[in-house]
Amino acid sequence: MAEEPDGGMLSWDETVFRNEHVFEIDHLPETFRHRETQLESLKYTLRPAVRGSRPLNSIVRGPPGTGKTTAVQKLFGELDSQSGVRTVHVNCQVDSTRYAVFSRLFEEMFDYEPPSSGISFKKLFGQVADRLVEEDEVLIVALDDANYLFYENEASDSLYSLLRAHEVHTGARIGVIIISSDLSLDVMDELDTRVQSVFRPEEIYFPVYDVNEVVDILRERARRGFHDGVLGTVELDRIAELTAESGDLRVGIDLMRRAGLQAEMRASRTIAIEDVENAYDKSKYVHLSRRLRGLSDSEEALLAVLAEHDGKLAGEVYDAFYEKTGLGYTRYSEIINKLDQLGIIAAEYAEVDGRGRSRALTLLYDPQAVLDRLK
Ligand SMILES: Nc1ncnc2c1ncn2[C@@H]1O[C@H](COP(=O)(O)OP(=O)(O)OP(=O)(O)O)[C@@H](O)[C@H]1O
Repeated sequence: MAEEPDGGMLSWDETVFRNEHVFEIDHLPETFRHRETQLESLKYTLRPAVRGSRPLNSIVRGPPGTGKTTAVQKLFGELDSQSGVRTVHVNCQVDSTRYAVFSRLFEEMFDYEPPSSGISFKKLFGQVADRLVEEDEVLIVALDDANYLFYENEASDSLYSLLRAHEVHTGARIGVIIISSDLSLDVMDELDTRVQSVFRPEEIYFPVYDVNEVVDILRERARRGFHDGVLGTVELDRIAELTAESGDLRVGIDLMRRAGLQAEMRASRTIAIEDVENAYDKSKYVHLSRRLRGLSDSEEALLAVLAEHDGKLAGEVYDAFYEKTGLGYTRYSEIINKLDQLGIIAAEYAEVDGRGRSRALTLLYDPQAVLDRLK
């Protein structure tokens, strides 16, 4: 970079950011490259909807931060301009029961929430289905982070209701996209046989981006988000390298924003390697923050207890958990299983002297990092 009269220092009213919003976690990118095959496959499944028929169902699988949600949102954006098609994106981390899923559908279709006094599921379902028939619309439902429906044992019922709607309400046409980033979850295997026989999804896989693709995507984001010359090639390459460690593009996007803020803290106009390295201490936990986001109070309470008893046996941890919450062992075991499935802890059987086998509970993240991120 050319020598600047002020030594490259930022003045008070200057910033490295051209548009900081493009680094926000929910920003829908204008350019979406390296997912052409997946977009084509998804389009193929959804095409019948445009002709007024029921679309094919699909399962969109792949590790976190590989563009699954973005791909679906891009296509939903295009479909929303088509008459006779309605798309609804449900975040199952938030809406993790069949009732909650249908409440969300209701809200999207009627533009107001279902009565909070609570109506029966049958009634809620009936109103959603009737509305579809009345409006002559095909409904496409994306169940994002659908793994949460499985953790709560609500997946089969939810899908059953969605997929058999036309049997109860003639003319209701609904297609489902299941999005899951839990690769250990075998969706079909976990569903009841009554659902398996009607679901029959197309599988669309999103692999992690390789390091060249990460560079390409992040360069484009940097071009939109930073002023010219703020992020050099060496620094961009380092960000991409750190991103490729987990393969989650969110790490890279968060890292760029934090590195930009670090540079500003030094009143510098350019991001240095040290800014990237410092920022990574926080950005590497974006997964953790996301996983912790949807947890209930008792789930969080158990994590806080675990942070103090890392590596200890389940019985000992339970004693401390009970003291804190008064909850029973069954609920405790359910929470352990969920945290294990979420990849926040590992619960592994260990031999205990003279007492047979017991589960040892280990946090998969630094205990302090977990504590820092609890509400
Ligand atoms: N090809 C791409 N081009 C530009 N940005 C992308 C691309 N793929 C992903 N992103 C960005 O990366 C972030 C994560 O993407 P997205 O939420 O779509 O991933 P995901 O696979 O649904 O993740 P998860 O399974 O954790 O929900 C988003 O901010 C998105 O804008």
